[in-house]
Amino acid sequence: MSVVVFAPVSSGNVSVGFDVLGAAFAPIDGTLLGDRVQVYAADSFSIETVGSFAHKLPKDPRQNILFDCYERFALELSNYGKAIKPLAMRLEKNLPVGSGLGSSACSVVAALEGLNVFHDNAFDKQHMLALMGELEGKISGSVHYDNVAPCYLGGMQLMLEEQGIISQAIPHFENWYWVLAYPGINISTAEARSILPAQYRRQDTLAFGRNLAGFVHASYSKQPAIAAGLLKDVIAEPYRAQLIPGFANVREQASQSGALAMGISGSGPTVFVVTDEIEHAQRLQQWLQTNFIQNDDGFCHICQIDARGTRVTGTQL
Ligand SMILES: Nc1ncnc2c1ncn2[C@@H]1O[C@H](COP(=O)(O)OP(=O)(O)O)[C@@H](O)[C@H]1O
Ligand SMILES: N[C@@H](CCOP(=O)(O)O)C(=O)O
Repeated sequence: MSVVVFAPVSSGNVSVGFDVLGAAFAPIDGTLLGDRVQVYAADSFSIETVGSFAHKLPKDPRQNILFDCYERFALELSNYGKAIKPLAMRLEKNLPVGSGLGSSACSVVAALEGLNVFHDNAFDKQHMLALMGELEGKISGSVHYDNVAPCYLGGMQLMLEEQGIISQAIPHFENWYWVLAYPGINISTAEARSILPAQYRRQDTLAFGRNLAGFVHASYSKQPAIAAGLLKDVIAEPYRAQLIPGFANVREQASQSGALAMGISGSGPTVFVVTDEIEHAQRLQQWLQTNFIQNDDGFCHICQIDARGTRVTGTQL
């Protein structure tokens, strides 16, 4: 038996919802941007890594987050009186590490969903999401679901963490294009979290509440201009923008060209620019490729929200 699971790229925060809002994305050209994990029957456990960013992962397979996923899933099965089957795992690492694109979350989600499918869906989605958050927290320093939830469930996800519900989807604007540009350098999520203040001024917390509530309201009431206007980050961007070379230039270009919004994807260095015109998205993509991307590792995709989330794509990588 063998199963391959694909998990899509995701953006935490979406400017307005630090740690509580996130979205999954799919490039409009059909590129499958995300990690794939194969779980297959084998006499002894092993982890193999392939893919364009496999060389950026720790050399020791036990340092790969897949190993923690395997151990944690085995423990969870045993907590419910079940045993893990003999298996091995193969990771196709397509997302750069430390990119702000939910790279570690993507591997966690693909691995745990692969293990769950391999065990005939032993656990339901909320149970799996809790495990995914725990594993992501292990790597980034604290539990936050804004990558694992959209990556797993798809769409624009709002974290609720209330009455056993971790996250639910909110409506998104189907005609928005999100131009995602990864410059090719890395920023550690744990470090980008450590530079944030422990406390915020009252005016910032009021702005945060108003922006997030207003964005969610405008998404439900189908007011795209108001929603876009409220996509502002008073929590992380003021501190993290300085870590991203060229961030101010992208902001200037986005504003001058009439983009709806612009911000940091996750903890950066990836940035996103939003527009509702495909020609504008294409011009932004060209500009970002020329002016923001720093090396051959970088890339820029015109994306829309991926409503499907993580899915089984076959049996062989
Ligand atoms: N499968 C994996 N995918 C991504 N990162 C991994 C994986 N396994 C281990 N790691 C390690 O986890 C850390 C992830 O860093 P982080 O800044 O959280 O990345 P990201 O923000 O892209 O998720 C890195 O130190 C990386 O070497
Ligand atoms: N809410 C988190 C999101 C981190 O996303 P990543 O893709 O950079 O891991 C944060 O902003 O710290």
